Amino acid sequence: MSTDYSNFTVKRIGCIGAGYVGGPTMSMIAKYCPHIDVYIFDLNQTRINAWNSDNLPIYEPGLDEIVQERRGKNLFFTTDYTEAVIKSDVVFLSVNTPTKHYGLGKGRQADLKFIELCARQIRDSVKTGHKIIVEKSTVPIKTAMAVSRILKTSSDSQATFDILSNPEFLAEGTAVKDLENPDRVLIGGENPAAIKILADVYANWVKREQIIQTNLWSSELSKLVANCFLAQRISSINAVSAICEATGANVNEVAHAVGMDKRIGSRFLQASVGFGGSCFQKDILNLTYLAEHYHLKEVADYFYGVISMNDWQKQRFAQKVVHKLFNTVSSKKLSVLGFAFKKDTGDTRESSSIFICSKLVEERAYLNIYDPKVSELQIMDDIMRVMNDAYDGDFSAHLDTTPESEMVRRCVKVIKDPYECVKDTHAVLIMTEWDEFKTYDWKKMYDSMKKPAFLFDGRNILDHSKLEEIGFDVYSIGVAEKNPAQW
Ligand SMILES: NC(=O)c1ccc[n+]([C@@H]2O[C@H](COP(=O)([O-])OP(=O)(O)OC[C@H]3O[C@@H](n4cnc5c(N)ncnc54)[C@H](O)[C@@H]3O)[C@@H](O)[C@H]2O)c1
Ligand SMILES: O=c1ccn([C@@H]2O[C@H](COP(=O)(O)OP(=O)(O)O[C@H]3O[C@H](CO)[C@@H](O)[C@H](O)[C@H]3O)[C@@H](O)[C@H]2O)c(=O)[nH]1
Repeated sequence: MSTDYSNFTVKRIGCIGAGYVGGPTMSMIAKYCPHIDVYIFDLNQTRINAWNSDNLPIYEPGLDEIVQERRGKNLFFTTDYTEAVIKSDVVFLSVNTPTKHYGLGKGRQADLKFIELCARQIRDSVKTGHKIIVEKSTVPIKTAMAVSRILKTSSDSQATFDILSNPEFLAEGTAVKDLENPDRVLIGGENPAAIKILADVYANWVKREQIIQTNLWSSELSKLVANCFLAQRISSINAVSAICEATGANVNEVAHAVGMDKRIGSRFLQASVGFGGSCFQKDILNLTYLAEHYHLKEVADYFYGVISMNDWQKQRFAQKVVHKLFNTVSSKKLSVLGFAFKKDTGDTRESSSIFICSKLVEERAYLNIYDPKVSELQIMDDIMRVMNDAYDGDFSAHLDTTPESEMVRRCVKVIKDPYECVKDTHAVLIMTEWDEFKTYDWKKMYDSMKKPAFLFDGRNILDHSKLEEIGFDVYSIGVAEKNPAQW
């Protein structure tokens, strides 16, 4: 029987998981709903401390101002479960759902242990009243069913729950903009009254016609499909970039011409060194695993091609660097500009830089790395993890002393000044599309480099003819080489 919501008012919203999604999403609700108290809970005390400090745990343009404005008024970051969850009317689950790195489904399936743990904790701690539980994390279809089953299995509880799916579509680096002005807010659920409660929260700043309602499974699936389609566009244009390099076409011109067709659209057609980030690969793997589970091998293979193309693009870039530097980078010094997976974030998860740097270290190159927002610790940790074939977050003490880690320490330097980073190197590799790279004095950089000075623009963001005038040997994605037969 559906719960009667006529006397249900949302006075407090809780969120489990104070990460890249939980933090910004809840801050936005606090901003536009001053009548609602918003509590964000995390097990990680260091992360909560950072949210309560002047140095937030994530870099996101515009977020500091919102947090500073609302924190302590109606926005609270806490490790107090009672305040954040037990006392809340609506509880968002915004925990990580990484790809499983063990057992059945290893490397493919989404690991739902954090979601399941949240459901069990809620069941065991909430004994009375009614709550709306909102799946904010990206999950496989039918996860809401698992959450619901767990919540219903308490023998000593009067509590009742409605489960909603409300996937998040924000992109890092533009989270504030995306949350303020979303293309759509998607709410999936079985009880229209519960959906209305959540829709009313968003309606404080999002137009009603942009708040769409579906059944639970469509909502869960739509999130995975959206990411597959976005990533597919990047892999498509990257595949085209290889044809351009082989034929003399220019990928920027092709993308422009193709994107002007309104049916295709111009966004997400920027050829690159490959997509990164914590979502695309994970969610495609998640969808292909689901497809296989439903015996839809052709569907799985179709979407898996998006990842294969992305892997090939990264590999192709690393190989080109080696090839153009006279087939060896051994003992050569290369400068890497950009380590984050995209601009305006300090996040490096699945960044193409990690893969390419590790390949170049394997080739015995020395790397100077500069990124405006990523710490030295993070960069070293990421490269060591990949070279040790260790999964995300698994950088335990024993890996610190492996030959691979020793090699990374010997070959990689993280440098805080871009001019120092480039000085005395044989080549510059542009790995992230940071705007500041366009403003550098490239003549000064060129003068400080070894000659011939190479520049590989993995994002096609610089003015290549100007760089060539200065004297650089420039290689970009999807543009044919001027003298392909020569070195
Ligand atoms: N990062 C993005 O841009 C983005 C965008 C849309 C959707 N998503 C999805 O949102 C979800 C969260 O992603 P994220 O990037 O914010 O992850 P994250 O790793 O930054 O944050 C997750 C947080 O959850 C906490 N946590 C895990 N289990 C917990 C528990 N039982 N109790 C309390 N805290 C717990 C972790 O300590 C961590 O701080 C994922 O499913 C992801 O796919 C991410
Ligand atoms: O034309 C493009 C656009 C993007 N990228 C790369 O693709 C990756 C992902 O970029 P983006 O999608 O902007 O950032 P994310 O934060 O990963 O956001 C994606 O993943 C989120 C998590 O699921 C979703 O919520 C967002 O809607 C979806 O865009 C980055 O490495 C970009 O550099 C390209 O190479 N070319």
